[in-house]
Amino acid sequence: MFEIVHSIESCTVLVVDDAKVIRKLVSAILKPVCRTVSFESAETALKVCHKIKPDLIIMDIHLEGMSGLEACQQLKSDPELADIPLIFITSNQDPKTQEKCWDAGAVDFIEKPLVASTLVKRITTHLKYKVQADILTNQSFVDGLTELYNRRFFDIEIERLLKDSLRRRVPLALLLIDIDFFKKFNDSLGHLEGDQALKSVTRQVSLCARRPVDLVCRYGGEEIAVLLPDTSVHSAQQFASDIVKSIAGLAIVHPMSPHKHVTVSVGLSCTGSSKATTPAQLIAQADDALYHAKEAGRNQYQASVALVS
Ligand SMILES: Nc1nc2c(ncn2[C@@H]2O[C@H](COP(=O)(O)OP(=O)(O)OP(=O)(O)O)[C@@H](O)[C@H]2O)c(=O)[nH]1
Repeated sequence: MFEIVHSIESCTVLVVDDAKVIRKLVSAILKPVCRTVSFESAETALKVCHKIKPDLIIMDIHLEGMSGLEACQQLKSDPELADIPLIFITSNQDPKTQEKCWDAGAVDFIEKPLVASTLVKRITTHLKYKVQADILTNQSFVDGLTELYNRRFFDIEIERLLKDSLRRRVPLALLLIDIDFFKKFNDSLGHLEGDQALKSVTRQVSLCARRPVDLVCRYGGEEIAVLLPDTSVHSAQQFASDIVKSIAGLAIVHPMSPHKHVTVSVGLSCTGSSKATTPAQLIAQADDALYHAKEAGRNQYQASVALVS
């Protein structure tokens, strides 16, 4: 999942230069603009990038060890870091070197000797673009009604989390949650009341998904998907049971339900014992389990038969 910042002042700029004096100078000039973190080598900078996810990188082309160009190429080939804009610091006016910088994926150059006002204006401009792009990206992945991540985001994340789960040999659990008799709810109380119920249910599911790595998405109309990385079948079952109970506990009146209030059915699948190795398989297993939960009377969860057999 990604985090976004909404102002330039809260952006973090990574400064990579083997000359301490340049690192200090850039950090001092940018102090009124944003946060800076500086490193001597590209190797260290790339390592920390995964952790601190900077909003912009300023890097010298010529560095001891891994060159700036090489570091830029590595950054751009890493899907998690590729969107971070990188600006080279260079005293080299040679068109061929500049061409190499563009080819490596840089968004701009800053020439040495550094001119403070130019540095400030360039960095402010690039950070403004970055903040705006992040906001737009975030909006395109968020569902307007529930404010959950949408199906598009789910499709990307399940692919990424599944690969990670298989690579690290740790389980990934998927829950598909569906509101019971929701058509009847809308028909009896109206669509606006239905929207409010959907919002309350999604809020409750989000409250149950307490770990920062847990991902709650609006999967379809009144269906919610929850991805639980590093979660065993046993823990996922506990989680599913908690969801069922806590939604019933909201006690949202549903005149047309045999339970008399809003309930959910949950289908659960998990990598590992189920042998699911693709998103389609994991989803199909959860969907199948959800069907069984509906068939068995709703207001309950069922685990995929691929898990229990
Ligand atoms: N209010 C509201 N209703 C929605 C929304 N998205 C989907 N729905 C409704 O959810 C209902 C889903 O109906 P069905 O798929 O028949 O399922 P159900 O009535 O919940 O029955 P079961 O799933 O079998 O318990 C439809 O009437 C949709 O219009 C939404 O954003 N707001």
